[in-house]
Amino acid sequence: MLLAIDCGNTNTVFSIWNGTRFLATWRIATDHTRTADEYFVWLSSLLALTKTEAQISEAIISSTVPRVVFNLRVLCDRYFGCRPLVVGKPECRLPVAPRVDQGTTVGPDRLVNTVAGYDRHGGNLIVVDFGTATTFDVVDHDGAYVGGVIAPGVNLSLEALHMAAAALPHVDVTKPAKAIGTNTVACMQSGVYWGYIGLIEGITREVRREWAGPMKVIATGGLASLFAQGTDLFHAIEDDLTMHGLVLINDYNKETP
Ligand SMILES: Nc1ncnc2c1ncn2[C@@H]1O[C@H](COP(=O)(O)OP(=O)(O)OP(=O)(O)O)[C@@H](O)[C@H]1O
Ligand SMILES: CC(C)(CO)[C@@H](O)C(=O)NCCC(=O)O
Ligand SMILES: [K+]
Repeated sequence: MLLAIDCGNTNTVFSIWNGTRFLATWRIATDHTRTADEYFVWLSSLLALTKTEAQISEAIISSTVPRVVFNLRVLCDRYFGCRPLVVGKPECRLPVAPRVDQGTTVGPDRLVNTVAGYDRHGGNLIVVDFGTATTFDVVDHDGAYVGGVIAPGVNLSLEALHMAAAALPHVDVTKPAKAIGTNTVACMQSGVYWGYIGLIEGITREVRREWAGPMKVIATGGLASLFAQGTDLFHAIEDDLTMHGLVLINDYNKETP
């Protein structure tokens, strides 16, 4: 079985793939000080609590935080007896190489989303991922990542507003009942929600303007379904997109010598 690890700047997600389906998916806050032993205690207690029978024999990691990779490697080596594939490292091959400026490193999560999006929807695609940052990945007709957009994440924008303005509280992202807020919280929620809808629609409009031919737009990440309620832009919402891409990249590396 495969242990797939998607490490973002805020959260790290672990999924177990049995070759047919995901047996379990668990989330932990990303913390570079966490040791291999700590990960294992956490994982093994969840396995026991949910009575999940997992024989992990291989692993793949996508990490946007370079520092955490060392301890995740130790986890795989010490407890599962395997050497993980790490997306973005030379030994981890991708079906199609990205076409970007020389010397640029593309976030591994964006490479993984590109592979998964292309597999499910083909090329001429924009993948929107609502994580710590909101990213737009442009996938060419042949499945290559050819660039995109990085915008501040929704929660980050709200946090910045709260931190910078003494009278503004911390609020959760939600779709407000009305655009005109009649209290502080409602005003902030409207600003972030409708501001973000404008951002998503504006960015995709400009990307499409630059592209020859039509493009599909799909979305993933924790807030995708919430924002899908405010726009009809998205062709599909896929919560498991990054995990699906990790499985595909792992298979590709096994099958292609
Ligand atoms: N209504 C909501 N309000 C605020 N946050 C929400 C809401 N619904 C979901 N989320 C957030 O979505 C997150 C899950 O999204 P996702 O895993 O895509 O991104 P992330 O973990 O925040 O970022 P990264 O992958 O960059 O670490 C959860 O951590 C949660 O905070
Ligand atoms: C943009 C984030 C933080 C989104 O997770 C990540 O993909 C990243 O660190 N990227 C590196 C820069 C780039 O992708 O161009
Ligand atoms: K993510």
